[in-house]
Amino acid sequence: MHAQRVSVRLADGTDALADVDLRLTSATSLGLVGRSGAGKSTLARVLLGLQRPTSGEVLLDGAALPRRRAGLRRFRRCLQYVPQDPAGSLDPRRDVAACLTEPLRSLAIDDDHDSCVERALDAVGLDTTFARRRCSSLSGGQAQRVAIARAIGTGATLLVADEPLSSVDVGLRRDLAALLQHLHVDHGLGLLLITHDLHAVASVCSTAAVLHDGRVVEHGSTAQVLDAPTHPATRALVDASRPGALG
Ligand SMILES: Nc1ncnc2c1ncn2[C@@H]1O[C@H](COP(=O)(O)OP(=O)(O)OP(=O)(O)O)[C@@H](O)[C@H]1O
Repeated sequence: MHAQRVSVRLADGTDALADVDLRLTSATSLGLVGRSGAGKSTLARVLLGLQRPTSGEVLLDGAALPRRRAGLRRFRRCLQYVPQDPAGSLDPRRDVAACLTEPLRSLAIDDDHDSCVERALDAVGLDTTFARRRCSSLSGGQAQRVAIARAIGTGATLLVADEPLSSVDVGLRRDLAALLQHLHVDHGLGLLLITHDLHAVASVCSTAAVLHDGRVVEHGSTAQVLDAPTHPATRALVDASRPGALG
């Protein structure tokens, strides 16, 4: 997928995104960081086809994202989203299999749905007995895993995760970071991890990009970006993430 020179102009004339150019493949594990209001969620919405850029395009295998909802199906099969509160995105009244099957149905995926559910649960480290568990009976960590399984059950090759670790405690955050890394390394899932948390980027992502006032101001290997920042916005983020720093 290629976000090709994407800009989003706001009503007040400022740019939420300005000329952002990013390529994402199944080999990508990119941490996208930036202070609040930098444009991270706007970029996620544009990549997901939920918001049209003012200029520039999102391309999948060289073809522009279709404007019609139905045309977005093929694209959605490749690219899935994990929201900020993954567990909260599950319907507590339904069982896990029903939650995992819903996107398979809406995306008209022909594969055997039971097998897709089994594979997805296995990939996130849950055994098949979870399929019959009610979502309301899951622990926080299990629900987060199910929500990730729901996203990858479609056979997606790319995952956009917007602050997926911010609503959980430190122990769980470490587990989920390890899971995301495992999905990238062992299952070949491309990852765009949008976060304020530089520690999560350092532990999960091989590359990092810094968004500042809608522009990508730094982009390179995680070590290069976080250990030797060249842009003041990156330095400010790195300083703020040091132990003892406020915020
Ligand atoms: N629906 C909207 N209408 C108008 N302006 C918006 C809207 N959503 C976002 N913005 C503006 O776009 C800019 C980028 O916001 P965005 O939410 O993408 O930043 P962010 O980096 O995700 O911030 P945060 O980390 O706080 O979620 C900000 O100036 C914000 O005020």
